Amino acid sequence: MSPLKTSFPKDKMKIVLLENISQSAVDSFKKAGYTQIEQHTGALSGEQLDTVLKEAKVVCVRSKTQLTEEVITKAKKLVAIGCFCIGTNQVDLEAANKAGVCVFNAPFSNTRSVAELVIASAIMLIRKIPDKNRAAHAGEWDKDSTNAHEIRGKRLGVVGYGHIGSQVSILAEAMGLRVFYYDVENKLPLGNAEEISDLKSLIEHCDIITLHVPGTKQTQNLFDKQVLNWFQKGQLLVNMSRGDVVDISALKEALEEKRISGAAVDVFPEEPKNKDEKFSSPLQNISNVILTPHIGGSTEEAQWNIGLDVSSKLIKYIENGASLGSKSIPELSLPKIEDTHRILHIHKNVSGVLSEINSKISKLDVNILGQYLSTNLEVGYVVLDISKSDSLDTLKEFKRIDHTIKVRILY
Ligand SMILES: NC(=O)C1=CN([C@@H]2O[C@H](COP(=O)(O)OP(=O)(O)OC[C@H]3O[C@@H](n4cnc5c(N)ncnc54)[C@H](O)[C@@H]3O)[C@@H](O)[C@H]2O)C=CC1
Ligand SMILES: O=C(O)C(=O)COP(=O)(O)O
Repeated sequence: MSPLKTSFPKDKMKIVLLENISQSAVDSFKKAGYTQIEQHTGALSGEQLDTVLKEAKVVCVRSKTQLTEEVITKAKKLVAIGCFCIGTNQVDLEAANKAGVCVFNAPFSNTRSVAELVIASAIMLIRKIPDKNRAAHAGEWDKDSTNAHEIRGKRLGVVGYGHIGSQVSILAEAMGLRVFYYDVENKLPLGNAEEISDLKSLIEHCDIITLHVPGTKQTQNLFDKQVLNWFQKGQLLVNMSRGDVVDISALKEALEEKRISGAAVDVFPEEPKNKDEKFSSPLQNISNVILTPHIGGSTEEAQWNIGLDVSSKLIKYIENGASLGSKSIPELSLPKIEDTHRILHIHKNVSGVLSEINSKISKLDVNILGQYLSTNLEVGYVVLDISKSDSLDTLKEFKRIDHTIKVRILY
């Protein structure tokens, strides 16, 4: 009889953490028995990234590391990617799906941190603090109240009323702002917020505009020259979403022309990969502009919670196969493995694969105790719980099935 095939041993599973991911994630992996943990403080790219990922089963990134189709294709052993942040635009999700690599993110752990910074930035801008702060550091005493206002009673326009936008809305109302929002989806207004159905009207209607859309093809340059030309009343702009959502040179022009009287920008089309790289932006040294180094979600609270959230999803996927929350392969919520073998089969979503899997199973001396299937356009994910049997020499068998992308066996 052939020996039992089991899942890959934990102590041989290389987990790579880039971009200074929280210790809480490292602790979780270690507690779960993973010992091959490699940590890097910054983002990597090119050959360095390829080399680090060669043997990796799991890679953990934040917003900076670009996991392109080329990188994913080269990382042949990769089973899962953890985005320890909200955005997943740095990962080619389609390529990950096709490669059978499960991608998780942390959809809400840093939302409060961003929302707080948005409110803080709005107050700083409306009081002209960037200039007054600069002047005070230079020994000047600028106590003038001209054009400095309270935010109470002002109109806040939220573009993208998702997890962050809606939290900003709640905090803003508590500060006495009136909130309006524009979203491409139909969203439940929280508190007294009111929906405005087109972007132009929202911009024309509000004093402060804050952006909370994801980085997608559709949102790229959403605030282009034409949209920035709609700002006419010395309004304020906050961008904590993604750098390429706003045309930076058009924003610079609008700020210099004082059509936009202040901006807080946390995200940039080009951002340094680590501390040692120099940061430069056309927005540097413009009056009433706050520039922050992509720190909307950078609080100890947020990072700690993200570390726990994403590491637990990755561990569950490795050890149980559950892909709930996946941004790439189909989602499956699975019961615990109790005295069974679990076969995880990711394949191209073409006809005939399932019947071949079932035909393989029928030739084994086992009972099927559970069968789960989820598909998307490109990929099918089938999970089979079967009774334990010494004759289980299935890994090779299942790998031979046409259109197979990845197979794992858990026990
Ligand atoms: N600066 C930072 O450190 C951080 C930045 N972010 C960025 O904020 C983004 C938003 O985060 P969440 O609110 O959690 O995402 P979410 O997915 O909960 O909400 C995004 C909202 O934008 C809407 N939307 C999409 N396209 C749109 C368009 N063209 N016009 C108007 N609305 C549109 C969606 O329907 C959704 O309601 C993230 O994708 C990420 O890029 C997130 C966390 C930290
Ligand atoms: O959560 C997000 O999408 C962010 O932009 C935060 O990115 P970071 O983890 O700070 O690189």
